[in-house]
Amino acid sequence: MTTLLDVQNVSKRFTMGGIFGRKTIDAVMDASFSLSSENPEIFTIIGESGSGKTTLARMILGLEDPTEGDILFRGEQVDRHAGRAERLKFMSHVQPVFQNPFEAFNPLKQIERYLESTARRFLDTSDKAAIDKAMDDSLQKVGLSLKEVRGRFPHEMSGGQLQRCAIARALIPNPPLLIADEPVSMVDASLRMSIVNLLKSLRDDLKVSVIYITHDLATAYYISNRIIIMQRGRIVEMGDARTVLENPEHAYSRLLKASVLSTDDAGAGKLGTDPTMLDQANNSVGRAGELVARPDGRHVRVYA
Ligand SMILES: Nc1ncnc2c1ncn2[C@@H]1O[C@H](COP(=O)(O)OP(=O)(O)OP(=O)(O)O)[C@@H](O)[C@H]1O
Repeated sequence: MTTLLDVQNVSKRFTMGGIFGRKTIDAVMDASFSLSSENPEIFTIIGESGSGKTTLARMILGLEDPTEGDILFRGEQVDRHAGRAERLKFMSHVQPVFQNPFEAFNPLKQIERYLESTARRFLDTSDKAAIDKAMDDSLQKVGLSLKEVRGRFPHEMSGGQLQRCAIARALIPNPPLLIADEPVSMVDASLRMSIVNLLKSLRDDLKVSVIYITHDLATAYYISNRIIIMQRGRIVEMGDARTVLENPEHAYSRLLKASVLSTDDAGAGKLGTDPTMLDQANNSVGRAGELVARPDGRHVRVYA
């Protein structure tokens, strides 16, 4: 089995302020996991706001340097400072999909212009027929076509359609890995599942692995193969998504699950948390503990 992505003991510390009043934030602490080339999967990173999900994603994309640890893509170090050609090669393998499709596209620019410039860059051609074909192929993969998109501006599409276009743009270089940071949170609830199903079909039909970053337990449960749960920069639980979400073991994972209102509880206006759960979860904040690997592949952080 060959490794597609290897995240090895990665940490990120941000330092802010001047000599007086310097402040540090440990956004990510000692994160390790790997994805294989042979088994495309949806690998989900879940956790509350500020738990370090985006920072981890930015490091994988080579947009941020780790303070410690290594990130290897197909055995090569992800290097933010690599030359243009190297960077382009890396970006043809690892593509981002961002949260807000309306921010990803300039409102004054036709959508096809984005697709066109991406195709021109990655295909390294100015042949119009080849560029049109690459754009149409990518749009077909997300259930659209160049004919439907041609001449349209971002505001002429729904959030769901625009997110499809953003995913089509990311697919132009045929990357084996997509990093999707909250790709459905800005999309209308009614269209969300179509994007989630699209990610699923990219994995199943096109063999693309997806790192799916979300707050949303329901979609995570529905599409993920494996999951990591992050609390304040630390992975507290990791493993098969269904196993972890059906039976979370770390106090924070249990709190996260209990905080999702069932329709019954929502009707009754109550959360399914017991009062000690929050205390137990808070108790782990700031404590390193140890992420213990089990024989069944599940990892749970434990404290002495
Ligand atoms: N460039 C930066 N400079 C300083 N601190 C930062 C920077 N980027 C992130 N942080 C801090 O690092 C921590 C983790 O942030 P991050 O955005 O990775 O979390 P997140 O889990 O993605 O949150 P959200 O779900 O709200 O996007 C936060 O405390 C954040 O304020």
